[in-house]
Amino acid sequence: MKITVLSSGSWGTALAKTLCDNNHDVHLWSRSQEYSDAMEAKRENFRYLPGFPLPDSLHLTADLAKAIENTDLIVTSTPTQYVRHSLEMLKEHKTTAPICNVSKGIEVSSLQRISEITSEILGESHPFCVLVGPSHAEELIKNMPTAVVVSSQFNYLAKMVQNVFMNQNFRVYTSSDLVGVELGGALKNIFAIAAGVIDGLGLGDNTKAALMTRGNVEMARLGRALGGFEETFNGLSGIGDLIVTCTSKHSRNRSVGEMLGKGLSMDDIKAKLGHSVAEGVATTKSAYQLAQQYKVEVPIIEQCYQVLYEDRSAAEAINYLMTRDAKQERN
Ligand SMILES: NC(=O)C1=CN([C@@H]2O[C@H](COP(=O)(O)OP(=O)(O)OC[C@H]3O[C@@H](n4cnc5c(N)ncnc54)[C@H](O)[C@@H]3O)[C@@H](O)[C@H]2O)C=CC1
Ligand SMILES: O=C(CO)COP(=O)(O)O
Repeated sequence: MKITVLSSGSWGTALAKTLCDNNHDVHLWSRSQEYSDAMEAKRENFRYLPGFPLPDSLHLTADLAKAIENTDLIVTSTPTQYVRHSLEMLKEHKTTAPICNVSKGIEVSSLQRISEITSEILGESHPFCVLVGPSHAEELIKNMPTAVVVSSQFNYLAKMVQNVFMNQNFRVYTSSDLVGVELGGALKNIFAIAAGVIDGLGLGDNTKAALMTRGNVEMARLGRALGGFEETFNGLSGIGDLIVTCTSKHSRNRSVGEMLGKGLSMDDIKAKLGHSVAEGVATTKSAYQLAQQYKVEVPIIEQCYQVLYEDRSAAEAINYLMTRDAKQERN
């Protein structure tokens, strides 16, 4: 199959390599001709995934028309806040190829999930699926065994994408809960930032386990209110991705939190991140607003919002969470 991957960030690159391993004809598109040429010269994505040679068969391009001409599948890995722009470009090119989104987030300006943005731009009948789960690019590129989940309203597409990506190192499950799968991948980034704050403050394993467990309750509660199934949050895109992101040295979201915990300002943190994306910062704002709109109790998300956007100190936020009224664990 011809497969086009939009955006040569670290995740698009790692997935493109997996697709090359599976003998597909893979085209990795960059928005910058200059960067695409520089990668071609080195055969390495030296900015986003340094140290790994790109497969010989991988085509690098900044020409969108060529990249998507007669393609069978478009994988979108554009950061969430820019994905609308990518989809608009695809609409201009009148693309009919199915979209497989692998980005994780909720758009701040519309509070929409990426499936909703895609329906709005390309139409409800445009084939769309989401592929997410606990998966760091730095590990997949080294063939470390990884499991993810694909979900779609189009059953044939979920099965096709499962088949296209699966190999001995990359196991793909299907799920019928598109809303839950998308939200699991998006919401876990908020708690990954909080987990990093715990690391930055020098707090311990007890604190992080409490955060992850109660964070999972909040994801499921908000996810259910928005139309997802509670069980999905105990799967790969919920608890699975929460575990990997809250505990990994690779996670950008966790490291944003760690820097916050150590006292750096958001401006300094953004400068350190450079071109890399930590989706949880924007998704915290979207999730906070959705929770208010749907009247869902999400105290950890609220505190993350206040720390990120209202200058509340992390210590105050933790103290507030620990001294709330006594509760029953499940209600
Ligand atoms: N890196 C990883 O291990 C994983 C990342 N993801 C998700 O994949 C998505 C992409 O993340 P990464 O590949 O990690 O990104 P990255 O941090 O490696 O690279 C940033 C990407 O964003 C693009 N970008 C920056 N500003 C832009 C703009 N104004 N317009 C369009 N594109 C812009 C850059 O060109 C680059 O391709 C995110 O939603 C992330 O949550 C999902 C699973 C794993
Ligand atoms: O989603 C990811 C792992 O599943 C990547 O997490 P970060 O964006 O925090 O690096």
